Amino acid sequence: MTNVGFRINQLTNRPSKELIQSFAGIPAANIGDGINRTFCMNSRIRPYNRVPLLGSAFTVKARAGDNLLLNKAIDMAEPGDVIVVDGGGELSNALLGEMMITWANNRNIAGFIVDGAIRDADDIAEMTIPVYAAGVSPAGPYKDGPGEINVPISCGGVTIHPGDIIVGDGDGVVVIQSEDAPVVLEKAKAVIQTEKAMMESIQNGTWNRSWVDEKLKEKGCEFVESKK
Ligand SMILES: O=C([O-])CC(=O)C(=O)O
Ligand SMILES: [Mg+2]
Repeated sequence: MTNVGFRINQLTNRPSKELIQSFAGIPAANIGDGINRTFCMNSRIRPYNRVPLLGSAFTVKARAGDNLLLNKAIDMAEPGDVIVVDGGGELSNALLGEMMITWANNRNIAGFIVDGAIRDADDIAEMTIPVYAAGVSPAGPYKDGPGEINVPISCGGVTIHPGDIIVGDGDGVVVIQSEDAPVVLEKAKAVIQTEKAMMESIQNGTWNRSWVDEKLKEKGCEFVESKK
């Protein structure tokens, strides 16, 4: 009988390296604007170093405070995988630290996102592998399970499917389902062009601000006369 809640799946649907790499250098905010502000992890998930994150999701559903399945994931994941952990947002016990991350870095894993706590934050700040998490704690994890690997999970308020494309930078993390990736890329590039033109007009003083008053009027805002 299947052991629901304590199962390990292989990851079989990684997007192509070319598709993943097409997002290199594209700011997360521009992708977020290109996808109508959806599929952006909430701001509880923040970077613990300044290394940009790009890869495809290898998911872990951990029992809160327990990293047995995450330990299995760092042995199973392949170069370019981003290990995304649903720790239920629980911050009492760190699920990940310097030793596990160093092991994963040596295996060319692309990075970590933990909806839970990490520890060894001062060391992680100096590392060259990106690490995002919801918090830190000096308290270590339990290592008993249960949990699952490569199932749909929740992380930072977004549903993550194994194989989703993950992009992170100083603003946070956005998630792209691989079937949407070509159109999302096109839209993010269009946002970059629009912002470039906008920045030029800001710098040369021609930025058209008329939309602000138009919108205020449309929404019924009252402009109060100043009293003498
Ligand atoms: O003890 C643990 O499981 C996590 C940790 O701090 C490390 O990997 O350095
Ligand atoms: Mg440690």
